[in-house]
Amino acid sequence: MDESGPLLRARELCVAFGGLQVLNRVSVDVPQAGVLGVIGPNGAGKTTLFNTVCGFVRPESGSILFDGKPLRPRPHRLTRLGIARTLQGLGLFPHLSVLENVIAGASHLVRTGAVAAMLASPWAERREHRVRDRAMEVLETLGIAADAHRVCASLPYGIRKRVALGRALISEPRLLMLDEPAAGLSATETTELAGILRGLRERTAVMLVEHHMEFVMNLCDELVVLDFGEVIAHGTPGATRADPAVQRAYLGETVGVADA
Ligand SMILES: Nc1ncnc2c1ncn2[C@@H]1O[C@H](COP(=O)(O)OP(=O)(O)OP(=O)(O)O)[C@@H](O)[C@H]1O
Repeated sequence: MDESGPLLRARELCVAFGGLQVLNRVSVDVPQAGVLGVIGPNGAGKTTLFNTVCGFVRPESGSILFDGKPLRPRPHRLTRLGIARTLQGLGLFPHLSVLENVIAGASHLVRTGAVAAMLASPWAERREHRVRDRAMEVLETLGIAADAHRVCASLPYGIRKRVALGRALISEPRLLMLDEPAAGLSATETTELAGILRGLRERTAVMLVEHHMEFVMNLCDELVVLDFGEVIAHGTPGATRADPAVQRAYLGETVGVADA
């Protein structure tokens, strides 16, 4: 474990779709702890950066180091590496309960071999109990333990969004990546989410892409601002908000007050 440098280091990432250069030599460091926000106007390349780190998009050039080692991300292998993510589409199993959905995020821990399953090995059973207990702890942290046995499809969007977060958290990731975590939430839910994420930041690094400026400004320790696929600013929320290049990118919008 390399704790001297950033947890994730992306260098000079270039991504093009057809003739369109969507990321142009983008470099980002995610510190070992704290919340890094990636912001920028529509079409700036935020989701593409997120998808490149998660392995959904392959860069033409550039490199990513995670914990000091080269990361060639494949989405289904991320959890094992210590990276968990939530996407804009929640991707929950609508007919399973909240608890079952969260446990699904720990499938790499509960995978039981066919023989062990047939013999109902005590070892496998103990492991499944541990995962279940851990899932309940996660639901407590998220304030939705009372909904553990409710079917996801019957729940309001704000709760389902927390379930998706719980499914990411159960793997106890070192890096939690969130794509628009506040989208679609009420003002109260957004404030509560910021509180939950603040509570995580001592032990988990968070990288989030978000449009909701007030949420980002209040929560993030650092911001990276993208515009037309390039990093135009990087620093504390206060410094980036005051940066003339950021003001120009958001021309016509008030950075730090209204939603972008
Ligand atoms: N799969 C794709 N094929 C072609 N073009 C794409 C693809 N994905 C994104 N783009 C284009 O890349 C550019 C950056 O898109 P991206 O979604 O990364 O921006 P964004 O900053 O996340 O925008 P938004 O805030 O609107 O979600 C946009 O011009 C978009 O139309």
